[in-house]
Amino acid sequence: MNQTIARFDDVTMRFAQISALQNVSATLAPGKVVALVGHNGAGKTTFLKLLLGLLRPTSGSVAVLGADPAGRNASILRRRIGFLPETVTFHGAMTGRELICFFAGLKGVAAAAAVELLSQVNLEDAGSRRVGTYSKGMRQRLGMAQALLGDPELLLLDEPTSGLDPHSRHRMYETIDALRAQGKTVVASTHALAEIESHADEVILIHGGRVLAAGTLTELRGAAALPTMAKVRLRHDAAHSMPCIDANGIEMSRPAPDRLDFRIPAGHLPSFLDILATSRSWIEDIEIEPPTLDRLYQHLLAQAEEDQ
Ligand SMILES: Nc1ncnc2c1ncn2[C@@H]1O[C@H](COP(=O)(O)OP(=O)(O)OP(=O)(O)O)[C@@H](O)[C@H]1O
Repeated sequence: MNQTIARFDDVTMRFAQISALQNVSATLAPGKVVALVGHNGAGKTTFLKLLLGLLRPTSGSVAVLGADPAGRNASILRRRIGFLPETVTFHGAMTGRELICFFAGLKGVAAAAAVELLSQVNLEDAGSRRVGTYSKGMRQRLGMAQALLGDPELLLLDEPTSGLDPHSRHRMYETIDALRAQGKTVVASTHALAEIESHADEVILIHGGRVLAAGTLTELRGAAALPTMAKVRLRHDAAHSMPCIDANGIEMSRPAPDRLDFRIPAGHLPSFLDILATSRSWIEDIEIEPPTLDRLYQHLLAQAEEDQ
């Protein structure tokens, strides 16, 4: 089985004076959800456009499903790729059903299969309504149905949850999880780090057109060795009895009489929990926060700036 669905080999993409991507090498494994993260203008959309073959690299090469996405057989290859653009714009006078059937025709997909996709994104009841009357969430779901036409192996989603309400975002993540369960590869560019964290298998962090870090969250966390934070709320009657914990480099602060905050170095969480267990009669509640993707992101960016 092919262990790489797409690869970038030393890719640079220049627009006049601007280097949108510089010497980017990356591989995308099949069946994974990959989060593409980075500041505004970091190069995420350019990365997706290169995978789609909408751009040709200035230097280096891009291969998708073993072929050049901007090469001679690009139109055949593109049927195996689904794309949800950042801004979904449809002709407002057409109904959802008319639009999905129109896109199905372009992709060589039967109309019946296209209409079936409307049900998959919960738009079956709105299929006969004009798209001009759709909410942002409904338009995004129609965009997702369009991306899913032809059952593509690779889904490229450009900020799929941007501007959606919490319920619509939740549904988008359910769709992403379902795609992963079907063995699809999903690349989603996003700024919603806290949300994507529990849905992504891998992360590619792009900064100033360069890949700053890439790997699974476990690998990235391991390499960064960030501390775990813990907030302990003390029982009212025990607020002054809790002993100091200063073992193993664990740092403690007391932001309120009934609150203790701890900064636990990587690898010391088990011993911290052992220590807490001896004081548990004083404890009302504990909140443990492992290094989140957001903290990892801030850490890697700060490190990159220091290195400059
Ligand atoms: N067609 C283009 N012509 C000129 N410059 C471009 C073009 N496309 C992108 N750029 C520039 O390349 C850089 C990377 O842009 P890109 O859209 O890939 O970033 P992004 O990470 O997707 O940003 P955002 O999160 O804001 O969508 C930016 O400086 C952008 O202005």
